[in-house]
Amino acid sequence: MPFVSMASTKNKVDGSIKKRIYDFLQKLQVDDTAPGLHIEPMKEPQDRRVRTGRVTQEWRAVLYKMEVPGEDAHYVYYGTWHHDEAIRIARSTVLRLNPALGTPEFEDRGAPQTPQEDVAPQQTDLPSGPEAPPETPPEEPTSGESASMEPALEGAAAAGATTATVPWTNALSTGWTADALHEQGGINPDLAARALAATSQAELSAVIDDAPESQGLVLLGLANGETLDHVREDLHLSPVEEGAEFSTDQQVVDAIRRGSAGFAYVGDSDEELRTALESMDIDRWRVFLHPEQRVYAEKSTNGAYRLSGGAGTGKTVVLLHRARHLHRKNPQARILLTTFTKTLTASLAENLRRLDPEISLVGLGEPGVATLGMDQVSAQIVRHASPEEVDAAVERVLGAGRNRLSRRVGKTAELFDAAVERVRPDLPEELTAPAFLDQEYTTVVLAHRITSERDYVRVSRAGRGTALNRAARQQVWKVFAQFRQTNQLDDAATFPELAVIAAQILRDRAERGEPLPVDHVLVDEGQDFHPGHWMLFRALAAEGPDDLFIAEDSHQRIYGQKITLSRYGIHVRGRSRRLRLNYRTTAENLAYAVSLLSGDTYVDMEEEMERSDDYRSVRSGPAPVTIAAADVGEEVAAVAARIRGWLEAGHRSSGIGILVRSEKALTDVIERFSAMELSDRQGPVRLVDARRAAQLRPEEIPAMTMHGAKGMEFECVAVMGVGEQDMPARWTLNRMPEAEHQDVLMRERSVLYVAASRARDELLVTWSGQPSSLLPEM
Ligand SMILES: Nc1ncnc2c1ncn2[C@@H]1O[C@H](COP(=O)(O)OP(=O)(O)OP(=O)(O)O)[C@@H](O)[C@H]1O
Repeated sequence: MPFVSMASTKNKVDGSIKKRIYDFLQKLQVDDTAPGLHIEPMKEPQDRRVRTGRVTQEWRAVLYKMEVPGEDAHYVYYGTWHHDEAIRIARSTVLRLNPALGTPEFEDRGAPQTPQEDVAPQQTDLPSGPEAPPETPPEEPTSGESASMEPALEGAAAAGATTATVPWTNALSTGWTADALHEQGGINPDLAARALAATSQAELSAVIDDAPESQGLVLLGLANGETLDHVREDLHLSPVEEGAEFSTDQQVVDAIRRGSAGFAYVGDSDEELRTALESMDIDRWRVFLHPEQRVYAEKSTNGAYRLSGGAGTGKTVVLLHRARHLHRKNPQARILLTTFTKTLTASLAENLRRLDPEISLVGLGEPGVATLGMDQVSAQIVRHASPEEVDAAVERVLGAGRNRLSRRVGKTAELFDAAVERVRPDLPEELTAPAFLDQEYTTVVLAHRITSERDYVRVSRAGRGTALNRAARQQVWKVFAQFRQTNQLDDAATFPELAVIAAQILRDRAERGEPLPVDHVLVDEGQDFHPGHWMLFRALAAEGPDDLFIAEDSHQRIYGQKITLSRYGIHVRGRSRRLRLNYRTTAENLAYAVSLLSGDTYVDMEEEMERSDDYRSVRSGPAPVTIAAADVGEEVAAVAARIRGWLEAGHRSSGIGILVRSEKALTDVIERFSAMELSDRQGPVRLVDARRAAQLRPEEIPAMTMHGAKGMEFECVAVMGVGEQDMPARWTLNRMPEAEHQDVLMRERSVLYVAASRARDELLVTWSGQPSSLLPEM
């Protein structure tokens, strides 16, 4: 049976033709000699391997037939066009390996010398006369992918609106010539010249858009000042030895199978064919991975692996593909795919189904992929353990006499306050702040499974900002003892306690040589998990190949404390990589979001400095807009005006996200917006709390806190209330010891970075009064 590969071309066709293309390719996969397909060679083409095939009477597919010794024929599908256009393209286009990059690409060499009528005589079933096929309909830009360069000020209130442009320099102009770009970098001469002349991100993006995918990615890296060797390594490119055998069918097919950018090997799978065709327009991530993404999705790792990367670099996409890869490799494998919040866990399950409806989504410990939040995982392990196992684990973690756990408590701040009230420790006020006590309890007491004052006064508190002498520790312990006693009376445990207990149950089982529930753990949003979770991750699967794969971004840590993986027995030295190409947002929004991080130094999970200066994006769009309003009323009016503009421009309500810092601000904003008139062509539109709407209605615009927006994305985002009164949020610093302030401020900065990096196309940042000190000076 013939194999098929797909090229991700910009050739767009409407839905009804797409269905016919699918039928055509499906038949081709079964038998390329079937008469209805009309697979025909061209007369005197630029590439002898080119074929056209009959999709409908008017539409022709252009394909390249590769003959690989010992295999059935292999067709590379280029695209489908109206008959005449297809013939023109087929005659003039060559599929070849780019010698400098080793990747396949299509090259238009212009019409051959022979007249056009000389096309193969079989192409005669075209209607003639007045019934001739219509012109190819102009491509309709989808609202979400608009790359308008217009300043985004239209519709915003005049008050204090500014475009927030970050300076851009074209690093190509220093050190590269058009000849060198062509000969060493594999860039077509005309593209090389245009790229060198680019004076703005938008101009460069236009060149990249016109380039074959691998060439575009090379240009992007070089324009960001990277060396060619580095770019090649990133993209897994190696030049081809040019010679007699250059660009053989075998070489081209091998390059596609290896995962060249812009190509997908479908083989003889009907399902993959369907997904690949669907993904041409939407959800390209399902098929067309960046070469690096593919490597990390399919890599066999000899132990725990850490994949970091800025917001929108496709970490979640890699995890989804990795889950599928591991599942296909061994359908009996028990895979856990987990992340920090319930909403994101649900979205992982949904996307996994989109990626591959055949994946078995199962419960914890069953063969297949379980998508569960870690609090669910802890609860299930404890619930299904024997009473003896629970007793032993609780005693080890919380101390003797604490063996019943019938309830969970979430409001730890209130419990710490009550414990302080009760024991009245002899401590300065800032050491009794619930946030400080909570961190101390989770990162020191639970992480070391401390059950007595004696152990607490001796334990190493490395990494904690605030020093505590022996007397202070004794006082703090009194609070912890009271906290535990209250929970004991209620038969309750907090979620962090439960995670450590679950980890202990599994450790005890491993020591007894009993099986563990999971073979492969895949973690998303790793930066936000607390020590109890890390203990549980380590305990869930036995150490070994592909045991633990962690996707994380230290810049997005908005909960909890910074952690060092090795403290929890997770060793990733030499097995740590970083993604840098942003797929979500435009280069302009990305530059703005990254500029929010510049006031701090971030350290990753291996205690190395985290970079933020080398992220890049292929897309370009309007510069972000900031609006300084006199008061909240004016701010809301300005945002409402902008929303109207977005709706008028064709954005769907659900493609707009309104983000604020606090729950209180959320309620306030929703109430204020209820008095504003917002409407699109369909009628009135209103703001709703995203959590209350399981499924957004067409007239609803989701609003949420910046924390709630974690992992999400919208075409247009308004980040509101970024004034000095509101960010950093005062309560986060309240009563906190001075030594913790820097970490608190870093988290606030990260909250803003998370918020700003949710925007795909347009970003608006607003405040009333003075701007937050966290905002960059533009
Ligand atoms: N290879 C790809 N081709 C096209 N789009 C992609 C690709 N990889 C990722 N994307 C898209 O980029 C966006 C961001 O991807 P994803 O959510 O995986 O990034 P992330 O690194 O997990 O982001 P965050 O850290 O902000 O949660 C999504 O819309 C995703 O579909």
